[in-house]
Amino acid sequence: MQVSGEYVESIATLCIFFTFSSILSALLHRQKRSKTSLLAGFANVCMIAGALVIIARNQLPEHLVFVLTNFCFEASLYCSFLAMLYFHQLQQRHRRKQRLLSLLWLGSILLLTLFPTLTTHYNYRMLCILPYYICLFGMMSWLAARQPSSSRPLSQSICIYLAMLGAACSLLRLLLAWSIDSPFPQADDSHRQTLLMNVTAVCLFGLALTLIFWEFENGTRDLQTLADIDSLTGLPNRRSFLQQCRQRLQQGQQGSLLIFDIDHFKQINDRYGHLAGDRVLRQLGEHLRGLARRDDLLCRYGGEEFCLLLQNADTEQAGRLAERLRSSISTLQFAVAPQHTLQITISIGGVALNLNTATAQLPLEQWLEQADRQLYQAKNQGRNRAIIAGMTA
Ligand SMILES: Nc1nc2c(ncn2[C@@H]2O[C@H](COP(=O)(O)OP(=O)(O)OP(=O)(O)O)[C@@H](O)[C@H]2O)c(=O)[nH]1
Repeated sequence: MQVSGEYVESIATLCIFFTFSSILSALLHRQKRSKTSLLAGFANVCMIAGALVIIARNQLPEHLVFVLTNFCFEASLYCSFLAMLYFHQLQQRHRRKQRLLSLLWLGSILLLTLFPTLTTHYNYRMLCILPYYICLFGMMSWLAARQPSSSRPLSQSICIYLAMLGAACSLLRLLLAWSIDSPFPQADDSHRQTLLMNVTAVCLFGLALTLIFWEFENGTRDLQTLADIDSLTGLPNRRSFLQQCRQRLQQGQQGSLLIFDIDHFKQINDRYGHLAGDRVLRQLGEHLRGLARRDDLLCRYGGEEFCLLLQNADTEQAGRLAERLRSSISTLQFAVAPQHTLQITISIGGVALNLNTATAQLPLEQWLEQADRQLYQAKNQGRNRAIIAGMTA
Protein backbone atom coordinates (compact mmCIF):
# COMPACT_ATOMS: atom_id res chain seq x y z
CA MET A 1 0.00 0.00 0.00
CA GLN A 2 1.27 3.44 -0.93
CA VAL A 3 1.56 5.60 2.16
CA SER A 4 1.42 9.35 1.97
CA GLY A 5 4.51 11.11 3.34
CA GLU A 6 2.10 13.50 4.98
CA TYR A 7 0.91 10.78 7.35
CA VAL A 8 4.28 9.22 8.07
CA GLU A 9 5.78 12.50 9.19
CA SER A 10 2.76 13.21 11.36
CA ILE A 11 3.05 10.09 13.45
CA ALA A 12 5.83 11.41 15.68
CA THR A 13 3.86 14.56 16.48
CA LEU A 14 0.70 12.63 17.17
CA CYS A 15 2.54 10.25 19.49
CA ILE A 16 3.62 13.26 21.52
CA PHE A 17 -0.06 14.22 21.78
CA PHE A 18 -0.71 10.74 23.10
CA THR A 19 1.69 11.37 25.97
CA PHE A 20 0.09 14.73 26.69
CA SER A 21 -3.29 13.07 26.87
CA SER A 22 -2.27 11.12 29.97
CA ILE A 23 -1.49 14.42 31.70
CA LEU A 24 -4.86 15.67 30.56
CA SER A 25 -6.73 12.69 31.98
CA ALA A 26 -4.97 13.22 35.30
CA LEU A 27 -6.12 16.86 35.23
CA LEU A 28 -9.67 15.83 34.38
CA HIS A 29 -9.83 13.60 37.42
CA ARG A 30 -8.93 16.50 39.68
CA GLN A 31 -11.59 18.77 38.18
CA LYS A 32 -15.28 18.75 38.90
CA ARG A 33 -16.86 16.88 36.01
CA SER A 34 -18.35 19.83 34.18
CA LYS A 35 -19.56 19.57 30.59
CA THR A 36 -16.71 21.82 29.44
CA SER A 37 -14.03 19.56 30.92
CA LEU A 38 -15.71 16.41 29.64
CA LEU A 39 -16.14 17.78 26.11
CA ALA A 40 -12.57 19.11 26.05
CA GLY A 41 -11.35 15.74 27.32
CA PHE A 42 -13.40 13.99 24.65
CA ALA A 43 -11.87 16.30 22.02
CA ASN A 44 -8.46 14.95 22.97
CA VAL A 45 -9.69 11.37 22.99
CA CYS A 46 -10.84 11.94 19.36
CA MET A 47 -7.36 13.27 18.53
CA ILE A 48 -5.80 10.14 19.98
CA ALA A 49 -8.24 7.93 18.04
CA GLY A 50 -7.13 9.76 14.87
CA ALA A 51 -3.48 9.18 15.78
CA LEU A 52 -4.13 5.47 16.34
CA VAL A 53 -5.75 5.18 12.91
CA ILE A 54 -2.63 6.72 11.40
CA ILE A 55 -0.37 4.36 13.32
CA ALA A 56 -2.44 1.38 12.09
CA ARG A 57 -2.60 2.70 8.53
CA ASN A 58 -0.78 -0.30 7.03
CA GLN A 59 -3.60 -2.65 8.07
CA LEU A 60 -6.39 -0.48 6.62
CA PRO A 61 -7.41 0.61 3.13
CA GLU A 62 -5.94 4.00 2.30
CA HIS A 63 -9.31 5.59 1.62
CA LEU A 64 -10.63 4.42 4.98
CA VAL A 65 -7.55 5.80 6.76
CA PHE A 66 -8.19 9.20 5.20
CA VAL A 67 -11.91 9.23 6.07
CA LEU A 68 -11.41 7.93 9.63
CA THR A 69 -8.59 10.32 10.54
CA ASN A 70 -10.54 13.28 9.27
CA PHE A 71 -13.65 12.08 11.07
CA CYS A 72 -11.69 11.91 14.34
CA PHE A 73 -9.93 15.27 13.96
CA GLU A 74 -13.10 17.04 12.90
CA ALA A 75 -14.97 15.48 15.81
CA SER A 76 -12.21 16.71 18.09
CA LEU A 77 -12.58 20.26 16.77
CA TYR A 78 -16.35 20.08 17.12
CA CYS A 79 -16.05 18.91 20.75
CA SER A 80 -13.70 21.79 21.56
CA PHE A 81 -16.17 24.18 19.99
CA LEU A 82 -19.03 22.73 22.08
CA ALA A 83 -16.82 22.86 25.18
CA MET A 84 -16.29 26.57 24.59
CA LEU A 85 -20.04 27.15 24.15
CA TYR A 86 -20.80 25.30 27.39
CA PHE A 87 -18.01 27.15 29.18
CA HIS A 88 -19.58 30.52 28.32
CA GLN A 89 -23.12 29.14 28.70
CA LEU A 90 -23.87 30.05 25.11
CA GLN A 91 -25.10 26.63 24.01
CA GLN A 92 -28.73 27.80 23.86
CA ARG A 93 -27.96 31.05 22.04
CA HIS A 94 -25.89 29.43 19.26
CA ARG A 95 -28.08 26.43 18.49
CA ARG A 96 -28.35 27.30 14.79
CA LYS A 97 -24.57 27.65 14.42
CA GLN A 98 -24.09 24.27 16.11
CA ARG A 99 -26.52 22.64 13.69
CA LEU A 100 -24.88 24.28 10.68
CA LEU A 101 -21.39 23.22 11.73
CA SER A 102 -22.42 19.65 12.51
CA LEU A 103 -24.02 19.50 9.04
CA LEU A 104 -20.79 20.81 7.50
CA TRP A 105 -18.80 18.19 9.40
CA LEU A 106 -21.05 15.23 8.56
CA GLY A 107 -21.48 16.51 5.00
CA SER A 108 -17.75 16.56 4.35
CA ILE A 109 -17.32 13.06 5.80
CA LEU A 110 -20.26 11.70 3.78
CA LEU A 111 -18.89 13.29 0.64
CA LEU A 112 -15.52 11.63 1.17
CA THR A 113 -17.11 8.26 2.01
CA LEU A 114 -19.63 8.16 -0.84
CA PHE A 115 -17.34 9.55 -3.53
CA PRO A 116 -13.97 7.84 -3.10
CA THR A 117 -12.87 9.27 -6.46
CA LEU A 118 -12.66 12.63 -4.72
CA THR A 119 -9.77 11.33 -2.68
CA THR A 120 -7.70 10.78 -5.79
CA HIS A 121 -7.33 14.55 -6.13
CA TYR A 122 -5.52 16.19 -3.26
CA ASN A 123 -7.03 19.63 -3.92
CA TYR A 124 -10.62 18.25 -3.92
CA ARG A 125 -9.95 16.37 -0.71
CA MET A 126 -8.71 19.50 0.99
CA LEU A 127 -11.65 21.48 -0.37
CA CYS A 128 -13.96 18.98 1.32
CA ILE A 129 -12.42 19.25 4.76
CA LEU A 130 -10.55 22.52 5.26
CA PRO A 131 -13.47 25.02 5.09
CA TYR A 132 -14.86 23.25 8.16
CA TYR A 133 -11.56 23.75 10.05
CA ILE A 134 -11.39 27.41 9.02
CA CYS A 135 -14.99 28.05 10.14
CA LEU A 136 -14.62 26.32 13.49
CA PHE A 137 -11.24 27.76 14.42
CA GLY A 138 -12.46 31.21 13.34
CA MET A 139 -15.61 30.92 15.43
CA MET A 140 -13.68 29.74 18.45
CA SER A 141 -11.27 32.68 18.36
CA TRP A 142 -14.25 35.03 17.97
CA LEU A 143 -16.10 33.41 20.89
CA ALA A 144 -13.02 33.49 23.14
CA ALA A 145 -12.21 37.12 22.26
CA ARG A 146 -15.68 38.54 22.86
CA GLN A 147 -16.03 37.20 26.39
CA PRO A 148 -15.92 40.15 28.77
CA SER A 149 -13.21 39.93 31.35
CA SER A 150 -11.81 42.83 33.35
CA SER A 151 -8.38 41.22 33.52
CA ARG A 152 -8.02 38.74 30.67
CA PRO A 153 -6.78 35.43 32.10
CA LEU A 154 -3.76 33.86 30.42
CA SER A 155 -5.83 30.87 29.23
CA GLN A 156 -8.25 33.17 27.42
CA SER A 157 -5.43 34.85 25.46
CA ILE A 158 -3.86 31.47 24.63
CA CYS A 159 -7.25 30.19 23.40
CA ILE A 160 -7.69 33.21 21.11
CA TYR A 161 -4.21 32.92 19.59
CA LEU A 162 -4.35 29.13 19.18
CA ALA A 163 -7.71 29.32 17.40
CA MET A 164 -6.43 32.14 15.14
CA LEU A 165 -3.29 30.16 14.35
CA GLY A 166 -5.38 27.06 13.57
CA ALA A 167 -7.62 29.06 11.21
CA ALA A 168 -4.63 30.69 9.50
CA CYS A 169 -2.84 27.33 8.99
CA SER A 170 -5.97 25.72 7.58
CA LEU A 171 -6.51 28.63 5.18
CA LEU A 172 -2.88 28.48 4.06
CA ARG A 173 -3.15 24.71 3.54
CA LEU A 174 -6.20 25.22 1.35
CA LEU A 175 -4.46 27.89 -0.74
CA LEU A 176 -1.32 25.77 -1.16
CA ALA A 177 -3.33 22.63 -1.94
CA TRP A 178 -5.30 24.34 -4.68
CA SER A 179 -2.66 23.74 -7.37
CA ILE A 180 -1.97 20.09 -6.38
CA ASP A 181 -3.97 18.08 -8.87
CA SER A 182 -2.38 14.68 -8.07
CA PRO A 183 -3.35 12.10 -5.39
CA PHE A 184 -0.54 13.26 -3.07
CA PRO A 185 1.62 16.39 -2.94
CA GLN A 186 5.21 15.93 -4.00
CA ALA A 187 8.42 16.72 -2.06
CA ASP A 188 8.32 20.41 -0.99
CA ASP A 189 4.55 20.65 -1.18
CA SER A 190 4.24 17.56 0.97
CA HIS A 191 6.58 18.98 3.62
CA ARG A 192 4.69 22.26 3.73
CA GLN A 193 1.34 20.50 4.02
CA THR A 194 2.66 18.20 6.75
CA LEU A 195 4.12 21.08 8.72
CA LEU A 196 0.87 23.05 8.52
CA MET A 197 -1.17 19.99 9.41
CA ASN A 198 0.97 19.35 12.47
CA VAL A 199 0.69 22.95 13.62
CA THR A 200 -3.10 22.70 13.18
CA ALA A 201 -3.12 19.50 15.24
CA VAL A 202 -1.09 21.17 18.00
CA CYS A 203 -3.60 24.06 17.98
CA LEU A 204 -6.45 21.56 18.27
CA PHE A 205 -4.90 19.74 21.20
CA GLY A 206 -3.77 22.98 22.85
CA LEU A 207 -7.24 24.50 22.56
CA ALA A 208 -8.93 21.66 24.39
CA LEU A 209 -6.27 21.66 27.10
CA THR A 210 -6.36 25.45 27.50
CA LEU A 211 -10.14 25.42 27.84
CA ILE A 212 -9.78 23.11 30.82
CA PHE A 213 -7.20 25.43 32.38
CA TRP A 214 -9.40 28.44 31.67
CA GLU A 215 -12.27 26.80 33.53
CA PHE A 216 -9.91 25.89 36.35
CA GLU A 217 -8.65 29.52 36.53
CA ASN A 218 -12.23 30.82 36.69
CA GLY A 219 -13.14 28.30 39.37
CA THR A 220 -10.19 29.35 41.50
CA ARG A 221 -11.18 33.00 41.07
CA ASP A 222 -14.78 32.23 42.08
CA LEU A 223 -13.60 30.38 45.19
CA GLN A 224 -11.37 33.31 46.12
CA THR A 225 -14.33 35.69 45.76
CA LEU A 226 -16.51 33.41 47.90
CA ALA A 227 -13.84 33.35 50.60
CA ASP A 228 -13.26 37.13 50.64
CA ILE A 229 -16.62 38.76 49.98
CA ASP A 230 -19.68 39.06 52.20
CA SER A 231 -22.53 37.71 50.10
CA LEU A 232 -25.21 40.08 51.46
CA THR A 233 -23.49 43.44 50.96
CA GLY A 234 -20.82 42.53 48.41
CA LEU A 235 -18.23 44.17 50.69
CA PRO A 236 -15.03 42.41 51.80
CA ASN A 237 -15.65 40.21 54.83
CA ARG A 238 -13.87 40.38 58.19
CA ARG A 239 -11.25 37.77 57.19
CA SER A 240 -10.03 39.55 54.07
CA PHE A 241 -10.26 42.97 55.80
CA LEU A 242 -8.03 41.85 58.66
CA GLN A 243 -5.61 40.28 56.21
CA GLN A 244 -5.27 43.53 54.24
CA CYS A 245 -5.07 45.62 57.43
CA ARG A 246 -2.19 43.46 58.67
CA GLN A 247 -0.37 43.92 55.35
CA ARG A 248 -0.73 47.68 55.59
CA LEU A 249 0.46 47.71 59.19
CA GLN A 250 3.48 45.62 58.24
CA GLN A 251 4.28 48.15 55.51
CA GLY A 252 4.27 50.84 58.22
CA GLN A 253 1.30 52.72 56.76
CA GLN A 254 -0.48 55.31 58.91
CA GLY A 255 -4.23 55.55 59.22
CA SER A 256 -7.25 55.31 61.46
CA LEU A 257 -9.60 52.49 62.18
CA LEU A 258 -13.36 53.05 62.51
CA ILE A 259 -15.94 50.52 63.70
CA PHE A 260 -19.57 51.47 63.31
CA ASP A 261 -22.79 49.83 64.21
CA ILE A 262 -26.44 50.54 63.28
CA ASP A 263 -28.41 51.82 66.28
CA HIS A 264 -31.36 49.71 67.44
CA PHE A 265 -31.13 47.44 64.44
CA LYS A 266 -32.96 44.69 66.30
CA GLN A 267 -36.07 46.90 66.30
CA ILE A 268 -35.96 47.12 62.50
CA ASN A 269 -35.81 43.33 62.27
CA ASP A 270 -38.58 42.94 64.84
CA ARG A 271 -40.87 45.51 63.23
CA TYR A 272 -40.31 44.91 59.51
CA GLY A 273 -38.89 41.40 59.40
CA HIS A 274 -35.47 39.92 58.76
CA LEU A 275 -35.64 40.43 54.98
CA ALA A 276 -36.25 44.15 55.47
CA GLY A 277 -33.25 44.19 57.83
CA ASP A 278 -31.18 42.54 55.10
CA ARG A 279 -32.34 45.20 52.63
CA VAL A 280 -31.16 47.94 55.00
CA LEU A 281 -27.76 46.29 55.38
CA ARG A 282 -27.42 45.96 51.60
CA GLN A 283 -28.31 49.61 51.00
CA LEU A 284 -25.99 50.75 53.77
CA GLY A 285 -23.19 48.73 52.14
CA GLU A 286 -23.81 50.55 48.84
CA HIS A 287 -23.79 53.99 50.51
CA LEU A 288 -20.60 53.22 52.41
CA ARG A 289 -18.92 52.07 49.22
CA GLY A 290 -19.75 55.45 47.69
CA LEU A 291 -18.55 57.35 50.77
CA ALA A 292 -15.21 55.55 51.29
CA ARG A 293 -12.16 56.96 49.53
CA ARG A 294 -10.30 54.90 46.95
CA ASP A 295 -7.44 53.90 49.27
CA ASP A 296 -9.64 53.16 52.30
CA LEU A 297 -10.47 49.61 53.29
CA LEU A 298 -14.10 48.87 54.02
CA CYS A 299 -15.73 45.67 55.23
CA ARG A 300 -18.80 44.18 56.83
CA TYR A 301 -17.28 43.18 60.14
CA GLY A 302 -20.22 41.02 61.14
CA GLY A 303 -23.98 41.38 61.82
CA GLU A 304 -24.83 45.08 61.61
CA GLU A 305 -21.22 46.17 62.22
CA PHE A 306 -18.92 47.67 59.59
CA CYS A 307 -15.25 48.60 59.66
CA LEU A 308 -13.33 51.26 57.77
CA LEU A 309 -9.57 51.70 57.66
CA LEU A 310 -8.86 55.30 56.69
CA GLN A 311 -5.56 55.55 54.89
CA ASN A 312 -3.23 58.32 56.17
CA ALA A 313 -5.84 59.86 58.48
CA ASP A 314 -4.77 61.08 61.93
CA THR A 315 -7.11 61.42 64.94
CA GLU A 316 -8.44 64.80 63.80
CA GLN A 317 -9.04 63.79 60.19
CA ALA A 318 -10.61 60.51 61.33
CA GLY A 319 -12.94 62.50 63.61
CA ARG A 320 -14.03 64.75 60.76
CA LEU A 321 -14.54 61.80 58.39
CA ALA A 322 -16.45 59.83 61.02
CA GLU A 323 -18.74 62.78 61.70
CA ARG A 324 -19.37 63.28 57.97
CA LEU A 325 -20.18 59.57 57.67
CA ARG A 326 -22.52 59.62 60.66
CA SER A 327 -24.45 62.71 59.54
CA SER A 328 -24.78 61.61 55.89
CA ILE A 329 -26.12 58.18 56.91
CA SER A 330 -28.66 59.80 59.25
CA THR A 331 -30.20 61.78 56.37
CA LEU A 332 -30.60 58.80 54.01
CA GLN A 333 -33.89 57.05 53.34
CA PHE A 334 -33.71 53.24 53.40
CA ALA A 335 -36.38 51.28 51.53
CA VAL A 336 -37.66 48.38 53.66
CA ALA A 337 -40.81 47.59 51.68
CA PRO A 338 -42.47 48.94 48.51
CA GLN A 339 -43.27 52.59 49.23
CA HIS A 340 -41.95 52.35 52.75
CA THR A 341 -38.70 53.94 53.80
CA LEU A 342 -37.04 54.61 57.13
CA GLN A 343 -34.04 56.48 58.50
CA ILE A 344 -31.31 54.96 60.60
CA THR A 345 -28.47 56.27 62.73
CA ILE A 346 -25.08 54.77 63.41
CA SER A 347 -22.61 54.95 66.27
CA ILE A 348 -18.90 55.05 65.51
CA GLY A 349 -15.84 54.16 67.55
CA GLY A 350 -12.39 54.84 66.17
CA VAL A 351 -8.68 54.88 66.87
CA ALA A 352 -5.74 56.39 65.02
CA LEU A 353 -2.97 53.95 64.16
CA ASN A 354 -0.08 56.24 64.94
CA LEU A 355 2.92 54.07 64.25
CA ASN A 356 5.41 56.68 65.47
CA THR A 357 4.34 56.29 69.08
CA ALA A 358 5.21 53.67 71.63
CA THR A 359 2.12 51.74 70.58
CA ALA A 360 3.53 51.09 67.11
CA GLN A 361 4.08 47.41 67.83
CA LEU A 362 0.53 46.72 69.04
CA PRO A 363 -1.08 43.79 67.21
CA LEU A 364 -4.11 44.57 65.07
CA GLU A 365 -6.45 42.89 67.56
CA GLN A 366 -5.55 45.52 70.17
CA TRP A 367 -6.28 48.36 67.75
CA LEU A 368 -9.65 46.76 67.08
CA GLU A 369 -10.31 46.40 70.80
CA GLN A 370 -9.55 50.09 71.32
CA ALA A 371 -11.90 51.11 68.51
CA ASP A 372 -14.57 48.78 69.91
CA ARG A 373 -14.22 50.40 73.33
CA GLN A 374 -14.90 53.81 71.75
CA LEU A 375 -17.95 52.35 69.99
CA TYR A 376 -19.22 51.02 73.31
CA GLN A 377 -18.83 54.50 74.79
CA ALA A 378 -20.69 56.07 71.86
CA LYS A 379 -23.57 53.63 72.44
CA ASN A 380 -23.55 54.34 76.19
CA GLN A 381 -23.60 58.09 75.64
CA GLY A 382 -26.87 57.88 73.71
CA ARG A 383 -25.89 56.53 70.23
CA ASN A 384 -25.80 58.45 66.91
CA ARG A 385 -22.33 59.80 67.64
CA ALA A 386 -18.67 59.22 66.82
CA ILE A 387 -15.89 58.89 69.39
CA ILE A 388 -12.33 58.64 68.15
CA ALA A 389 -9.68 57.51 70.65
CA GLY A 390 -10.85 59.68 73.51
CA MET A 391 -11.96 62.71 71.48
CA THR A 392 -15.61 63.22 70.63
CA ALA A 393 -16.26 64.47 67.13
N1 LIG B 1 -31.60 41.16 58.95
C1 LIG B 1 -30.45 40.84 59.48
N2 LIG B 1 -30.22 41.01 60.80
C2 LIG B 1 -29.04 40.71 61.33
C3 LIG B 1 -27.99 40.22 60.56
N3 LIG B 1 -26.92 40.00 61.38
C4 LIG B 1 -27.31 40.37 62.63
N4 LIG B 1 -28.59 40.80 62.62
C5 LIG B 1 -29.41 41.26 63.71
O1 LIG B 1 -28.89 42.46 64.24
C6 LIG B 1 -29.46 42.61 65.55
C7 LIG B 1 -28.42 43.20 66.46
O2 LIG B 1 -29.05 43.44 67.68
P1 LIG B 1 -28.30 44.05 68.90
O3 LIG B 1 -26.92 43.47 69.04
O4 LIG B 1 -29.20 43.92 70.10
O5 LIG B 1 -28.06 45.56 68.54
P2 LIG B 1 -29.08 46.73 68.20
O6 LIG B 1 -30.50 46.31 68.22
O7 LIG B 1 -28.59 47.34 66.92
O8 LIG B 1 -28.85 47.72 69.38
P3 LIG B 1 -27.59 48.66 69.61
O9 LIG B 1 -26.44 48.11 68.81
O10 LIG B 1 -27.32 48.60 71.07
O11 LIG B 1 -27.99 50.01 69.15
C8 LIG B 1 -29.95 41.23 65.99
O12 LIG B 1 -31.35 41.24 66.03
C9 LIG B 1 -29.45 40.31 64.88
O13 LIG B 1 -30.37 39.26 64.64
C10 LIG B 1 -28.22 40.02 59.17
O14 LIG B 1 -27.36 39.59 58.38
N5 LIG B 1 -29.44 40.36 58.68
